[in-house]
Amino acid sequence: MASKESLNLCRAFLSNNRYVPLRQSFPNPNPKFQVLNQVSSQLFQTRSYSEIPKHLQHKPSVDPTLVPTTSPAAETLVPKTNETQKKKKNIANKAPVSSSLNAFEIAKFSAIADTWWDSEGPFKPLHAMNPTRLAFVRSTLCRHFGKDPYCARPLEGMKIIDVGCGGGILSEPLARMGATVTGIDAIEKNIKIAGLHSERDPATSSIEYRCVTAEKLVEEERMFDAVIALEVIEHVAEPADFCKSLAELTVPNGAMLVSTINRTIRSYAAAIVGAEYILQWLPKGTHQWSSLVTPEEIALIMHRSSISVQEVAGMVLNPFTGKWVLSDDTSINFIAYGTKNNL
Ligand SMILES: C[S@@+](CC[C@H](N)C(=O)[O-])C[C@H]1O[C@@H](n2cnc3c(N)ncnc32)[C@H](O)[C@@H]1O
Ligand SMILES: [Mg+2]
Repeated sequence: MASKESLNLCRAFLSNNRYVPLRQSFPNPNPKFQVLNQVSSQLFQTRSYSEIPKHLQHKPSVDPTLVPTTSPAAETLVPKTNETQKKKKNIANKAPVSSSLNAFEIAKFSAIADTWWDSEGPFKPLHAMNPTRLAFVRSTLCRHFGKDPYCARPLEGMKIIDVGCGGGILSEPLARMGATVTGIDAIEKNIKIAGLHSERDPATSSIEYRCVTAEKLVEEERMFDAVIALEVIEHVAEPADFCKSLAELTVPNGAMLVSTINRTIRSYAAAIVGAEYILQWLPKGTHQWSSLVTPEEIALIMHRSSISVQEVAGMVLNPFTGKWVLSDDTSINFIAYGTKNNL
C-alpha cells in the first residue's frame, strides 16, 4: 500500500503539474525491484507531463469549431469552413456514440464469454486475483464508510456498481458481503451468464445486471456509494472519458476503485509475453501494451474527474504458489482507491 509520503508526492505532482517518476511517487522498499524499475522507468515511463499518451490527454468537452456563436462579433471570428459545416451535419444526423466502447475489445470478450466461470479458462487470472482484490475493496470501503471489515456482511447498506462486470465474478462476492449490487457490461452474453449464475444462490440473486455502458447510466442519473471498475479501463476507447463517467456515477464523498495493468517493461514481460505467449493463460492479444495506463495517469484522470486518489496498492503474483498478494510493487498490476470530492 502506498505510504503517506508517496501519496503526498502524488498530490504534489497533481497540484503543481510536475511529473514525478513512478518509483519516486510509489517507492518500493525492496531493493531487488529497484534496478528493474529504474530500467523500466528510463525506457518506458511517460517522461513529462506533456508527453502523456494522446488517448489520456484532456480534451475540451466541446469542439470549439462547433460552439454556437451568439454575438455578431464572435460570429465574425469563427470561420465557417466547409469542414465546420460538414461536422455540424454529421452530428445532427448521428445517434450519440458511446465514448467508452472499443469494438475490437468487445469482439475479443464476446468470443470467450462462455468461459467466465471456468476457473482454469481464459479468466483464470481474474479468479486467482479475486480474493486479493476483494481484500483491498473490503478494507478500503469499510474504512471509508466506517464499517467493521470482520463482520459477516461488512458492505451491508452500500449501493455498489461493478462496471464491466463480465460474468459477475466480483459482483457476487460483493453481494455476499451485504452490498446492494448493480453489475453492468457492454456485452449482452456476459450479462446473461452473470444473471444465470447469480440466480443459483439466494445471496446473489438480487444483483441487478444490465447490458449498458457507464455513460448511459450517467444519462439516467443513477448514483452509487461506491463505483468499481476492475480490469476494464485498459479495454475502453477513451480512459479519461470513461473515468469521468465513473466519477459522475459516484455520490459526493463516495468511493471509486479502479484496477488495471501498469505500462512498464516488467508488465510487458509478465502480463503480455509471460501470460499470453509463454504460459498462454490469456488469449494472445488480450492486452495492448500501449493502451495500458500507469498509476500516475490514473491519478491524473481521476483528479480531473474530481476524485482524489487515497491509496494505490500493487497486486503481485507468486509464480510458485499461484497466489496473489497486495504489495508496494505497482509495476505490473495495481489497484487504486479514490474518493469523490464534495463539490
Ligand atoms: C477483463 S474483463 C474484467 C471483468 C471484471 N471487471 C472482473 O475483473 O472480473 C473486462 C470487461 O469489461 C467489459 N467492457 C469493456 N469495455 C466496456 C465498456 N465500455 N463498458 C462496459 N463494459 C465494458 C468487457 O465486456 C469485459 O467483460
Ligand atoms: Mg485486462
